[in-house]
This record gives sequence, C-alpha cells and structure tokens, in this order.
Amino acid sequence: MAEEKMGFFKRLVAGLNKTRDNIVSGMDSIFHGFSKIDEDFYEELEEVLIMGDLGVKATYAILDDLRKKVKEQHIKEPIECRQLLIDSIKEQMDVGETAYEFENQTSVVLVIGVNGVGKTTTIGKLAGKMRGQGKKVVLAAADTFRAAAGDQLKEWAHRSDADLIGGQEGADPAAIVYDAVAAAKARKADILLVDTAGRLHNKKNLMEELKKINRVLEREYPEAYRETLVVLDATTGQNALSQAKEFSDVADITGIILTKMDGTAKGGIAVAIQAELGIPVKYIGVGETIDDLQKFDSDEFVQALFTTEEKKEEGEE
Ligand SMILES: Nc1nc2c(ncn2[C@@H]2O[C@H](COP(=O)(O)OP(=O)(O)OP(=O)(O)O)[C@@H](O)[C@H]2O)c(=O)[nH]1
Repeated sequence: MAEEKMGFFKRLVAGLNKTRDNIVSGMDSIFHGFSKIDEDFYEELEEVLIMGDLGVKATYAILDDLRKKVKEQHIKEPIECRQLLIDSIKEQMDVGETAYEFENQTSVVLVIGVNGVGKTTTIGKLAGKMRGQGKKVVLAAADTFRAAAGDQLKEWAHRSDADLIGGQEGADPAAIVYDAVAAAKARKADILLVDTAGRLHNKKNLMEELKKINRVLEREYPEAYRETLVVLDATTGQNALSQAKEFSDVADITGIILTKMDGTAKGGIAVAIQAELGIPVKYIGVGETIDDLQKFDSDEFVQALFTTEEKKEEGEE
C-alpha cells in the first residue's frame, strides 16, 4: 500500500515499530515469562520502562500505580497487568485537552529549539499545514545566529507558499520580529511563525533575546494569540527531556513538537515529557516532507504503541 494511502493510525503504528520493539516486546516477555507478581517482576518492568525512555519519574509513578491496582483488585496473573499498565501510562500522560486555539485566530507562534532538532523543517511543515487550511502565513526568520538558517527557511517559505521576513545573518532578532509584525498586520496574516534561536549553552542571552522578542510582540501585536512551541528531536531520548526542562526555565512553553518520531526506538520520551513536565506534545514529526507533521494525541499514541501484530488490522480502518 502506498505510504500516503495509509490511515493515520496505521502510520502511527508503523512509525512506532522500533519504540514498540524497545518497550512493549520487553514487557510482553515479562508478562509471559513470570508466573507470579513479585518484586523481580516489578524490577524487570522498571528496567524496561527506564530503558524505553519513559523517564525515572514517570516510571516510578506508573509502577506505584500498578502496585496499588494489583493490590486493590487482587490481581494474581502477570498478564492481567498489561491493560493496567496501558491505563496507567495514559493516566500519567494526561495533561488535559490539548488546545490548538492558535489555529483558529490571529496568532503568533514562537518556535524555539537547538540546532539540528528539525526546527526549520518543522516550521516549514507548520506553514504548509496552515496554508493548506487557506490561512495567510508570514514567517519571521529570527534565528540569525546560524548562517544557513535564513536560506533554509526561505526554501520552506517558497515550498509552503508563505511570506518570509528577515533572515539577514547577525541581525537583531527582535528587530526582525518588529518588521514581521508590521508585515503580518499589513498583509492581514492569520499566523506569524517566528523561527527563533535556541542556544542553551548561553541561557542568559537566550532569556534576554526571548524577553526582547516578547516585549516587541506585547507592544506591537497585543491582539494576537500567543503560542510558544519547543522543537525536540525524539531520537535524542533523555537529552530531549532535559532540553525541554531547560527551555521551560527561560520561557513559558505552551507545547512541544517532537520530531523524527518515524523510526526511532526512543518514542517513549513522549511519555516522559508529558508526565514529568505536564507540557503537551502538540505535534509529532513523522518524516521529512511537508505533510509529515501530525497532531499528537496521547491516548492514541499509547494505543498505537501497544497495538501488536495481530491487532494491527483493526487499526487500519
Ligand atoms: N525522519 C525525519 N527527519 C526529520 C524530521 N524533522 C526534521 N528532519 C530532518 O532533520 C534534519 C535537520 O532538520 P533541520 O530542520 O535542518 O533542523 P534545524 O533544527 O532547523 O537545524 P538548524 O537548521 O541547524 O538550526 C533534516 O535533515 C530534516 O529533514 C522528522 O520528523 N523525521
């Protein structure tokens, strides 16, 4: 079947193959390998969850919850823990309903992320998505630190049919944002997407830069709905989690975009991010083309993760 014909769920199931091998296969062999629920059973589960990048905090919370339910419901068979564990992961990931309000009104979306995580590609995909909904999109190339960043964004602006402002290497990012706001207003844009730098090794400068940009936006564009998204590379696992933590120290993050979820074994990081930080993963990147950005739904994610070979057929509809 052609890739583009695959249903959303089936694509998600397929994209999570390596993560599934990493987490669910290990769990299933524990469920089948143990004849009773004892300390060794919990210890082995703990190892699988930690190795699966769910993070220490979420792992402990999930196992505490499992122990509680096993006791309360007088569970005796290890295999009965499978569904309890699925429910528990979903509960830990619960961050309430994820809002996408910026899609429905005049808005400014600041996009932050360190080099190489897929920030530029993601902004291009987002621009394409918004253009696809008939929206007028302006891109602000305010990541002026890296020489090629502006050129790369220009290419994506062309591909997604969005207007581009800025991109001059070494220019003041806040000045670019100022110009971009003027352009967005003049052209009656629905969405202004701002590509900002994310140099975590210099947190103080980053904080100052974001403050300056925020001041410009508050002053010049108070009517616009605000969103601040951090782009993280799922293949970096725990590193992505620590980047998310560091960024949340310097900015009011409203959502995460996890890139490269296609084919990574470290997709469990989505659990760690939502469970530990309470910040919603709003989109996942599932490939390199303009259409490879999907809205993220944690229940669906956990369901897809635990969909085994024989159950995949059901998910294809
Ligand atoms: N497989 C896959 N590749 C992706 C995804 N998102 C981005 N990439 C690739 O990751 C690489 C880095 O993406 P960029 O957009 O250049 O990354 P960046 O964060 O903008 O990095 P700089 O431009 O260096 O700041 C590119 O080769 C992209 O095609 C994704 O969801 N899946």
